[in-house]
Amino acid sequence: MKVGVPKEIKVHEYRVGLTPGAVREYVAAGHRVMIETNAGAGIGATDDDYRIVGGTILTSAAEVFASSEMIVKVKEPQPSEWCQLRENQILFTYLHLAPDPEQAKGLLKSGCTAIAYETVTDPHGGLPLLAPMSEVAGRLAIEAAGSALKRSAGGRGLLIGGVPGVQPARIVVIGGGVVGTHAARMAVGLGAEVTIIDRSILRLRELDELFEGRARTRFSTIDSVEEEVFAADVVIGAVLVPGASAPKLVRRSMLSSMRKRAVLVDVAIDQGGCFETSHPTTHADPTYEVDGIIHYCVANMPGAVPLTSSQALNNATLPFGLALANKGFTAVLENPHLRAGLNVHRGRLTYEAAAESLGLPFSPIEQAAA
Ligand SMILES: NC(=O)C1=CN([C@@H]2O[C@H](COP(=O)(O)OP(=O)(O)OC[C@H]3O[C@@H](n4cnc5c(N)ncnc54)[C@H](O)[C@@H]3O)[C@@H](O)[C@H]2O)C=CC1
Ligand SMILES: CC(=O)C(=O)O
Ligand SMILES: [Mg+2]
Repeated sequence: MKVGVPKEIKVHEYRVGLTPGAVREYVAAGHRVMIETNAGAGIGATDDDYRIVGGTILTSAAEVFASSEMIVKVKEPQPSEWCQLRENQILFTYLHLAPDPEQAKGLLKSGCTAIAYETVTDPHGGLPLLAPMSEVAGRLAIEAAGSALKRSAGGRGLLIGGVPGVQPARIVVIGGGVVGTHAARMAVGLGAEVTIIDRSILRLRELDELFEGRARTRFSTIDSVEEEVFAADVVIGAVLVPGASAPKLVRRSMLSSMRKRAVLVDVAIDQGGCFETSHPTTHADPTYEVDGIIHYCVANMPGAVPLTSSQALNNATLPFGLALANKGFTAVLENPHLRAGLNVHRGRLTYEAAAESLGLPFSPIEQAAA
């Protein structure tokens, strides 16, 4: 198959869809890989690094889109990208369609087949192509909170771990999945007082064992969220209902009862965010203030550490990408985990939770593929 890798164009997005190592695997499997010039610059991979492993360098994104049967990216396609997609072309990337009606319309109009990394599943009920970036974002969330807490950045002027004789920051993590666990690990490591809230008792049991008392766990209710948020210096938003818009767990009315200049880090912003007052920000201008509370809502956090992130992402996407390159759409029909990733096919929305969030009709795969 002809596989294309355009350079990412989202603001401060430095990751790349295929690393040179991954291109080598595609080429070894008999595929032709076309990479836009400088696509790997953010991770220090030159055009020659791609040529050496058998890739072909093209001088524009337009050429890559025009000549490829499958496009492999990182971030959701931007308007100038979705209008270059076409029927019978596979798009393999993050989509986060639920809160993004414009992109949904663009993809539906293109007629392409779009497989969203974030809804591909594994046999254990996990999301294997979201997990590596959630690990990165969870860890970065505490760094982001530490920066935003500084008085010079508008925050409370608090050091996360405190010092001997002085209280550390109180950090509440809402959603104890991959992002939440990695955020909690960093926060505990720095010496913060950490509470994790989740609505899954099973998950809370696992977290209780994992942290052996170094983080508290609480079942998610309106009461527990309010109590913890009001007493927090930092709240990390890390909930997910796969494919759907995030539930709004912290309302604007709650902000006035919080500690002045506390920090909200809404990692779930790519699914619309779990704080009512969240809106997406960029690495160029990551924070803003509402009612005296600092908000950090960067929708592509892992893009800030592209070396770590591109490697981790490619490790996870490689077997699925190769299956798609080897078999085309048949791979989606044969593999239930890739099937779960199918969000758009030939002008139809094939992921129910996304369709529901968008208020658009849902078509089961069998119908869309008929
Ligand atoms: N901003 C960014 O750059 C990035 C954002 N993300 C996003 O972070 C979010 C979390 O991802 P993961 O941790 O991988 O998901 P996950 O599925 O591993 O964990 C989500 C957790 O939220 C819990 N949850 C759901 N509803 C809840 C509620 N009402 N109250 C409390 N807990 C609730 C679930 O039980 C689950 O444990 C997703 O929206 C993901 O797309 C991930 C990576 C990068
Ligand atoms: C998961 C995601 O949206 C990201 O890594 O940017
Ligand atoms: Mg994102």
